[in-house]
Amino acid sequence: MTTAVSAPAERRAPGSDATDSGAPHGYADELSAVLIDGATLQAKIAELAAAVAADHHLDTPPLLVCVLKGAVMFVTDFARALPIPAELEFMAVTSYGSATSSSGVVRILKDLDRDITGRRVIIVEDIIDSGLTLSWLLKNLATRGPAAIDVVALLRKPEAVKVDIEVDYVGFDIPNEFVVGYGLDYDERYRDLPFVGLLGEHMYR
Ligand SMILES: O=P(O)(O)OC[C@H]1O[C@H](OP(=O)(O)OP(=O)(O)O)[C@H](O)[C@@H]1O
Ligand SMILES: Nc1nc2[nH]cnc2c(=O)[nH]1
Repeated sequence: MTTAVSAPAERRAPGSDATDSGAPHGYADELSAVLIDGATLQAKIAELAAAVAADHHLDTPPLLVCVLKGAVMFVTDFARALPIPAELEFMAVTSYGSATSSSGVVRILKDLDRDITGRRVIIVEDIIDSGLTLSWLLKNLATRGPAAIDVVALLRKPEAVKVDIEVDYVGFDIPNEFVVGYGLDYDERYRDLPFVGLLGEHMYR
């Protein structure tokens, strides 16, 4: 089943509303806008979790494969919102040569700690941009003999729609702009923001 995908609501100036400041972040001067505030993220995650649970009536819990580092915030909130038991695994891959552009080559930085033969796997991704990482990951995990692989992604950009990959559950379709926060970084910063935002032009090096 595919859940309804939302476009983000109108963007706001950072710090202009209590819902994006769930934690003091001190980055306000560095951001140009809040794209998706914390409350909207959490509401969507609850919706995604309910949709996934409705499709997974299993004796064996599904295995959530979190794609580090970006998906770490998402997987922890998603797993806690999921009304069925699930197990967690972590994999780290990278395709980003510079801070904002893909090198086109995907590398495993940390592999899964266990065999996934016969398991129902759910890949948990923070963002699908070029689609390169996910398409590589789907092929890689498929060679390991899982019973099924589903994908849940919080954010998706327009380029990804053109790539021939099936994404079962998507949170938000967002514009083709570089976003930070809620796990997503620029040069390892901003992952700790409780919302998804845009960086001010003056911050790019
Ligand atoms: O669709 P794509 O263009 O392939 O981009 C998506 C990937 O890029 C980001 O990871 P990144 O390689 O930046 O590593 P990180 O999660 O550790 O920041 C993100 O977490 C996705 O995994
Ligand atoms: N931080 C961040 N990482 C990405 N990886 C692929 N697209 C993006 C993006 O828009 N922001």
